[in-house]
Amino acid sequence: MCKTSGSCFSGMAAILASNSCYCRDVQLVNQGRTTDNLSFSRSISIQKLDRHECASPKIDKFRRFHVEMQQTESPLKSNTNGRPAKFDTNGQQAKLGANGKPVNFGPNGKPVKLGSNGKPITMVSTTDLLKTKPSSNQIANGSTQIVVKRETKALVKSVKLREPTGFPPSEDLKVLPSDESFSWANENYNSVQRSIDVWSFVLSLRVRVLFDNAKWAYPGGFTEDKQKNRRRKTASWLREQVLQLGPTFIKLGQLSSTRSDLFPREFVDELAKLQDRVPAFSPVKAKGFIEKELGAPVDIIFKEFEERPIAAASLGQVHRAILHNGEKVVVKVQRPGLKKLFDIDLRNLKLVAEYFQRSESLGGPTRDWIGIYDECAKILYQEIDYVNEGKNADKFRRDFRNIKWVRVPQVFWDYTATKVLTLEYVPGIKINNLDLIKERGYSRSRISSRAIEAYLIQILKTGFFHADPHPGNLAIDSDESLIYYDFGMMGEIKSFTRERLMDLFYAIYEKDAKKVMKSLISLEALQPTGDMTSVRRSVQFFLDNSLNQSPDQETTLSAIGEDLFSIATDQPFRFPSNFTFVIRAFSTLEGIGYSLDPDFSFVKIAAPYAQELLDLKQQRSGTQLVQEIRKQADDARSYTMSMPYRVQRIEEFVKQLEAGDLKLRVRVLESERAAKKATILQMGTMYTIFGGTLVNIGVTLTTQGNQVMANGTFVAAGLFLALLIRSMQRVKKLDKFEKMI
Ligand SMILES: Nc1ncnc2c1ncn2[C@@H]1O[C@H](COP(=O)(O)OP(=O)(O)OP(=O)(O)O)[C@@H](O)[C@H]1O
Repeated sequence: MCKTSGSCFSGMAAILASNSCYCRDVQLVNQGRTTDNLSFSRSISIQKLDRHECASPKIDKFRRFHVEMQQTESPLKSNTNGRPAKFDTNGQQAKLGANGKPVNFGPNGKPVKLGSNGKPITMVSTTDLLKTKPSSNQIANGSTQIVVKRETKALVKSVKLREPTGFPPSEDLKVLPSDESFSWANENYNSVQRSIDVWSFVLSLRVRVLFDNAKWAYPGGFTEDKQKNRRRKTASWLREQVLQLGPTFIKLGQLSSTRSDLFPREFVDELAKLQDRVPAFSPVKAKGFIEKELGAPVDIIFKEFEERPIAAASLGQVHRAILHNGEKVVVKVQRPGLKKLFDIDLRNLKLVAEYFQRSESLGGPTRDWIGIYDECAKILYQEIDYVNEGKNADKFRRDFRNIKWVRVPQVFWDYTATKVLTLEYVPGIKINNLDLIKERGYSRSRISSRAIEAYLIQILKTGFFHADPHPGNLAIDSDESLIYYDFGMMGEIKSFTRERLMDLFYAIYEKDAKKVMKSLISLEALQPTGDMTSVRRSVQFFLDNSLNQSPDQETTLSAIGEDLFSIATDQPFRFPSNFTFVIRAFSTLEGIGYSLDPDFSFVKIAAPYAQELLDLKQQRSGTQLVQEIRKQADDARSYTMSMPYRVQRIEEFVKQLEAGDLKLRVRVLESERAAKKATILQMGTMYTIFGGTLVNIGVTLTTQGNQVMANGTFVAAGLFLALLIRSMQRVKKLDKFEKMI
């Protein structure tokens, strides 16, 4: 089907669009937030109980303790096969395991339990454990769970910094040294103060944007370059503010950096910089938090724990550690107090979204700000649920089990809770680290095609995709496998949505704007409004131009994405965030592809997938053909039957018109718009006159010493100024609309 590279390209661009334009059926995945159905091991539940008893993170609250060890070959298996046997501090008295089987005793009289792999598990008594750390060969064949329930001197002693020896040196951390100077780093937020901070930020931003857009606010005359400069300044101010406001806003800023359909280019570019510069929190805080979450001090849980994080992001940071069985892991620790901060911030942001929705100048009627808010809130809450992230990682790994060149770290469920996630340590070279990739002599073309291919598999085959494949989340293993990190944000495409997407893909392939619109409406990515002419024209323009060029004409996917977003401005498109995630993901991967391999061709990699889709569509068409013919025959019959009646009706209308019984009222929309504009301008002039007069009066009153009255008139003048700005914005909006049609 793809005869020319151009048609192939349009076909694949169609795949992109087709696989991203979804709304109702494509949802970010949350595989169950409640703990009821989680596959936690029993030991974790017990820890939770203990944690409940000892609500304070202080170590000296551990009044009584014994060590409880659970041995499993695989952490997931252990969760299902029952509860671990318990031992007192002397380590001698074994109880029956939950599976009813007695616990064995070794030659030294100490209890030995057989792991699911049949090998004996050496149990270590608490006393021994606290005197000396168990070595990796003491507990060698599985994961080990330790719960501490008694106060001991060993537990309250301050822990010295230890440098684990088992790790290669980590890359330099590109983060601010600490979050200490940020107000949000304090866990005891004052909700009123926080609300004031949020609203001051929102209002300041609103005023800045108003001035950036107001042509009269440019001394010496408005030019587009001047406006761009100002917007750049506002964008840089915005990034600083977002950083000051902390995790909620940093994450929202990062999400907004994918939405060039909603925000100006300068903002999007500036917010994208938030990806790698985020403050870390102190190791003391991190260790305290792990202890609170997992129920025992870090020194007991891990054989080694690296205090310096290897990465820090808006929501958490990542430390390397070694388990008692010698397994190298990474521990992702959430920022303490995030949920509380989210609750306060999102309450305020909901009000902001409602205000935006009402505001005409912010595209209220066409932009679904409340929908966008809901989506963001959902993503935020999902991202702080590490159990959900662990489940996503498991599902993603299962999807790629037959593809040897994709690696997904294992989840250590016994060391995982809602706010702490422990994963297999899978180091790699970041996919954008060109120098190191060259140095190791890896095949750059293979890496770039694997990155694209893996994503196509997610979008077109498994339907479960990584919604944030930025270079920080993709690395290369020594055998050139692709390593994925961070499964907090995943998207899902249901199978029936894929059917509709295939229709859309085919419609784009045929360059049929009407069919494209029909498919978009069925996917709820486009709202059917009264007059769809301008939308149809935009879509046709997009099909004819953006998709008509071969790749050697340097039409990149990101350019197509930009075009798509630009036609969405002022049109009733409602791109769900997943749509933009996919577009951005492909643009990012394409960028990586080009930087890795100058001969990179997205079309070449994607063509087999496009072909497969087209073949599938044709197979489907074969069986549908008979039904279609039957339907057309039915339609033809009903038309033939009703035709004489219709002709008769038309004749009646014409007769009524001739007789003057029927009047036709013609609405000329252009003149209606012109009249509306004239009225707004007239009002604007009035506001200027009133405002100016009031300022004059105010000045006179001031000179006469009547300051109170003068202030009153200045306030009233300010009101007229605001009305004037509003009128100008409405005129601008009408102008823009005029240009679109
Ligand atoms: N299993 C792992 N093995 C080795 N390194 C890892 C592993 N998981 C994460 N990392 C490192 O930690 C970094 C941050 O991890 P991750 O992306 O999961 O954290 P995050 O808090 O969700 O960050 P962000 O939201 O910025 O993507 C990764 O870029 C990677 O360098």
